[in-house]
Amino acid sequence: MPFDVDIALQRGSAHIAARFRVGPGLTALFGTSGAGKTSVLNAVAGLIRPQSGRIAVGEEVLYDGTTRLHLAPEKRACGYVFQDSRLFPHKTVRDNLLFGWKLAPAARRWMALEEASEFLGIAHLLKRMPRTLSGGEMQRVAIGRALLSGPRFLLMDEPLSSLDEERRGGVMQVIERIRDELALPILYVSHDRREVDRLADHVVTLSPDGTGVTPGIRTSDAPAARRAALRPVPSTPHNP
Ligand SMILES: Nc1ncnc2c1ncn2[C@@H]1O[C@H](COP(=O)(O)OP(=O)(O)OP(=O)(O)O)[C@@H](O)[C@H]1O
Repeated sequence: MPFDVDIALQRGSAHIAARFRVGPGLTALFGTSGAGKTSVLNAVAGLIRPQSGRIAVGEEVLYDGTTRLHLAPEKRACGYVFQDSRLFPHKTVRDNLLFGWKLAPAARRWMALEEASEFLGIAHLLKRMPRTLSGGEMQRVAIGRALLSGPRFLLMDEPLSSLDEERRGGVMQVIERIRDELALPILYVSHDRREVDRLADHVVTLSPDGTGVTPGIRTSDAPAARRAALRPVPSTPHNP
């Protein structure tokens, strides 16, 4: 069970409750503005601490209110992709990518720089500075940085929202390949129904009144067929 979340959060005056257990693939956290999607993502990342409850990803418990377990963000092995790419402006694309790789303990690395660059179609950009990239290219680099940090799962907070229609299509294809070929569990925040319909295996709808959450709903049988064609996750650590 990749994501098993049952938490209560307080953010300012907002009370947020989230409860879902979902299987492999991409899980969309869906809901209106202010419903608490980003807060839940940040709680899974370990950036904010819930008031109570439990968060597990796969077999690993990341937070447990009853035992006061709250793993530090760097121990959670998650890759986080933000709405705006948040690349380091003074580093080249190559150095932005290697930043994630250098942070990862050697045993956790499962992708090399060359492999990630090929996979994301950014090999020709390695020497460029972020300010010279298009929005779609920046998001690919941000995704690459997250993949190179050796994540067990990915958190994505509206990664397409700053892109125009054409670039959204390209980055969506990349996300689909991560979902299907790398088989990384993804928790994906969006308030765009079309995006969710295309990408999500499971949809969790957060309600703004904090009354709770619908359990993970399987959107269709398509993911099962997709997964039948999966390639295994590369397991050998490489050098960049
Ligand atoms: N640091 C904070 N201090 C006070 N209130 C906060 C803080 N962060 C979030 N909130 C409040 O918590 C609620 C949930 O915010 P959150 O950003 O998680 O919602 P969201 O569903 O991701 O919204 P959006 O789609 O607009 O990004 C909102 O009412 C917000 O005002």
